[in-house]
Amino acid sequence: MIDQLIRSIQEKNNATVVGLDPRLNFVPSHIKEQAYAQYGKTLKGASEALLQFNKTIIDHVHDLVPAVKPQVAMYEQYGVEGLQAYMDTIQYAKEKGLVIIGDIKRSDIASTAMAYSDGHIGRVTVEDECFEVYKEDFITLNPYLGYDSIEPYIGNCNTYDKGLFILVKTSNPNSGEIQDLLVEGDTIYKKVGQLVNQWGTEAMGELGYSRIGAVVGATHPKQSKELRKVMPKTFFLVPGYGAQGATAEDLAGCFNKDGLGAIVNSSRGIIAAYTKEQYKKTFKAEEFGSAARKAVIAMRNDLNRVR
Ligand SMILES: O=C(O)c1cc(=O)[nH]c(=O)n1[C@@H]1O[C@H](COP(=O)(O)O)[C@@H](O)[C@H]1O
Repeated sequence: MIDQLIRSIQEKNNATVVGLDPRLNFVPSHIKEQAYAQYGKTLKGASEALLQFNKTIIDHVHDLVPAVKPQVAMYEQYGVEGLQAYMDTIQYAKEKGLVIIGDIKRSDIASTAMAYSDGHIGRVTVEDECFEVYKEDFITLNPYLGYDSIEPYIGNCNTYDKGLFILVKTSNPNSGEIQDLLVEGDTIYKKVGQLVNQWGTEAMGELGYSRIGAVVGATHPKQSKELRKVMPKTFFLVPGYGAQGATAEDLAGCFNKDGLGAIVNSSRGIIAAYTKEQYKKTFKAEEFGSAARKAVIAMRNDLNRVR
């Protein structure tokens, strides 16, 4: 899947990932009203509104971007109906040819990790029947528990050509509290980067990058430049552009000389573009899909200046 992601980035000349982090407060009222008329102001009604919102966004951006990143918390909070909307979003995006990065940020001991791995990127069996359940292409993981908590995913990555993005240096303001601590002369994020680089050698794709990628926040340009050197064959998932304040210049160091090596996520900056000052005058709430498309084109051009 890393190879498919790379080919799609090249074909579309775009390293943008649209983050599908829908929230009811920016789902336009015509979509919510329709969902509530069908299912009431219920968990099902909310989940239906998120799904319809996502479908419109996907319709407007699928020819421009290589991948989408649904963040499971936005769906999971509405219970089983929300998870169904998460799965239906994945199915719909896949039918449109998009690579799916399931932002699930899991982390647990090996025996439990195996269940997450089988459910999300592998297969589950019920007696002699075999099922592919969530169908993401990549998932995000937290490495805090060490290699034995990551190993259960690597087998499925290689068997089913899936991929991982493992948190290395996160974009949030307090990320340094733990990740920047010095241990034996190096920062923790650098040590984690070295480990991810090492784990990645077990799962190389054909185009020179590993199926095991890293999350590196765009809000830390100095650190991402350093990590690029530590992890030359690791693809970076880079959040923080747009709503969290990072600019294209901040993430220039995430790319390799081949213009590859990173995909950059923006969630609110794209899917809620119609609420932003710069787009408000041009697009009505009903035209939120067109506003998202315009925001994707602007982001693509912005990234292409620096990669
Ligand atoms: O793993 C992630 O995607 C992630 C890691 C990180 O360090 N920072 C971060 O913001 N994210 C995710 O990236 C998205 C950022 O959303 P926006 O700030 O709206 O673009 C959210 O889904 C976050 O959960």
